[in-house]
Amino acid sequence: MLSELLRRSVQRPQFLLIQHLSERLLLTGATALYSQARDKMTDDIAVDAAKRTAARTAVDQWVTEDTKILGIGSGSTIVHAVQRIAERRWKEGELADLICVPSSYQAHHLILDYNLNLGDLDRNPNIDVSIDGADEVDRKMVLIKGGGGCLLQEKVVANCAKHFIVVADYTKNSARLGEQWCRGIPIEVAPMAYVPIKLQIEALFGGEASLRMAKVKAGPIVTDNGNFLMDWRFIANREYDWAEVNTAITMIPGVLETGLFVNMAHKCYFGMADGTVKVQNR
Ligand SMILES: O=C[C@H](O)[C@H](O)[C@H](O)COP(=O)(O)O
Repeated sequence: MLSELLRRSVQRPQFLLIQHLSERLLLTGATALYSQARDKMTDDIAVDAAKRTAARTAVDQWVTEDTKILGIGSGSTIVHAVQRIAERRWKEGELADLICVPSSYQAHHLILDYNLNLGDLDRNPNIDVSIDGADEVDRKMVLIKGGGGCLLQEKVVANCAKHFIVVADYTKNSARLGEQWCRGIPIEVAPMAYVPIKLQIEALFGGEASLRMAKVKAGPIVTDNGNFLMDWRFIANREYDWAEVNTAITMIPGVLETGLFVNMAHKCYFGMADGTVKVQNR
């Protein structure tokens, strides 16, 4: 009886239409999801290729047999730079005496993994060239750094370098800060001071500063130096004097360093979507 009812209802045209539409809908949804995933993967591949081209070009132009001490930045772009240095060291027989000074735990291990000479600022405080990535670069070459949690040691190492060279992909190349990077300016702070620091930054410059929370650890991110990180989302479209902002925030007790790098970068190499490299000078 029941099966007879079912058989009849499935044969009704309305049922067949609904079934057909549902199948179409599912198919369209799945196709859209698939296209989104494919486009995202294509973008990721293009961005990574751009990082690689920028990093390799900068290494080949700035790391020569005269370079004795090299600062190594952090992030995903710098991996390509270290790979190129290792290729020249181990395949092409160059740069045997090059000493690499790391700017993070990640950089330290990259240098060791590629069997390069590991240095430190105690023995190598005068760096010839430092190469590092950036989260965003504006038209005056002010940088936002620290998106990956490293900024304090990076700034110290960059400051010890005669030439500080930035390598990045085309998504980091902006006219104004905040145009493409929407996660704010990272600020490394002493853990006990983050609430007063947040309130003071917001009172001074507006926007909102929040503690960066860890993804696979309960609680906040802890930096390589045992501190907390705040991300200050400044007011978009407001004209900030970044040198002034950087000085004012750095003066707040408990602030260890900001991810604003003002007047530090010497040249910036952007890998572009078309495979070329754009070089920006300060
Ligand atoms: O904290 C991370 C560093 O400042 C990186 O240099 C910056 O986030 C850029 O990283 P990536 O090369 O992965 O874009």
